[in-house]
Amino acid sequence: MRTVKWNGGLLDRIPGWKKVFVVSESRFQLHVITDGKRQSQELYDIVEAAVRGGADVIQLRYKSAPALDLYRLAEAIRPAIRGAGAGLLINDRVDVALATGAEGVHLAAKSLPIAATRPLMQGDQWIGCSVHSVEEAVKAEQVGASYITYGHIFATNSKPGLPPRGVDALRRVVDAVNIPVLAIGGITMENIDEVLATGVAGIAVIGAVMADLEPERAARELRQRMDASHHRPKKALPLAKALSDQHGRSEIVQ
Ligand SMILES: Cc1ncc(COP(=O)(O)OP(=O)(O)O)c(N)n1
Ligand SMILES: Cc1ncsc1CCOP(=O)(O)O
Ligand SMILES: [Mg+2]
Repeated sequence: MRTVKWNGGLLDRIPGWKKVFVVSESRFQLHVITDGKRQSQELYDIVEAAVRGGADVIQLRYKSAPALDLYRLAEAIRPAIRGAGAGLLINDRVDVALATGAEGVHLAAKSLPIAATRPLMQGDQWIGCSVHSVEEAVKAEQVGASYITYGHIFATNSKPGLPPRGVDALRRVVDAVNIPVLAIGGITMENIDEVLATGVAGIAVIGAVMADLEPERAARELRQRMDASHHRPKKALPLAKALSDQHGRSEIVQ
């Protein structure tokens, strides 16, 4: 299904019509990962700006943070994310994802395996994981990943000295699986178009939004470029809003 730009008009009067657009499955996902450097107020401000600009998902990633710190940060940013109809993912910590009613978890290389995580999650909660080859991608699909991330596509400060994998390798991963594939690593306004042309479900970024002095504008530019692209995902991710509307996963359990 292709997303159609909504301009209002007569159809506005038909109840439920707009929802058809909200749950459109052809939108590219803008997935913003936190940079692990911010305390709660600063993080809240950036996250609020990012979702206002059009980020679909915020992934809370604080490597080696104690569960309580991660829980409190999630609790602090959740209202901004919910308010914008976006989704929250927790990096690595399945327990924190469950306790916060997040839309899911992104499993890192040293996290619990997907097969051990799946029975713990509600059926529609996302379990994402990073892959580094076609073989790993196929394996992740077989064991039940909701989506996978492949990278790093371009050179990035996050992976100094490591050669980027490039868009041709990304395309081979997209072609090999039937689950959504996000691209990550060094993605900016300068190179996003060639990434979208591969059939990815979207992009995951840290620096392009978190390191920008105007995160709302940065997210909006990426969002607009994705919406305007004539390419579409081979397999898209649903909007987080559709999941939380359905299951009321709106409140953090205290
Ligand atoms: C969406 C997304 N893609 C990739 C990653 C990878 O980051 P990391 O947490 O370091 O996981 P591993 O590289 O150790 O597998 C991510 N967090 N989010
Ligand atoms: C966590 C991670 N995994 C592969 S690349 C990367 C960093 C992405 O950051 P940026 O978008 O700033 O290149
Ligand atoms: Mg990593």
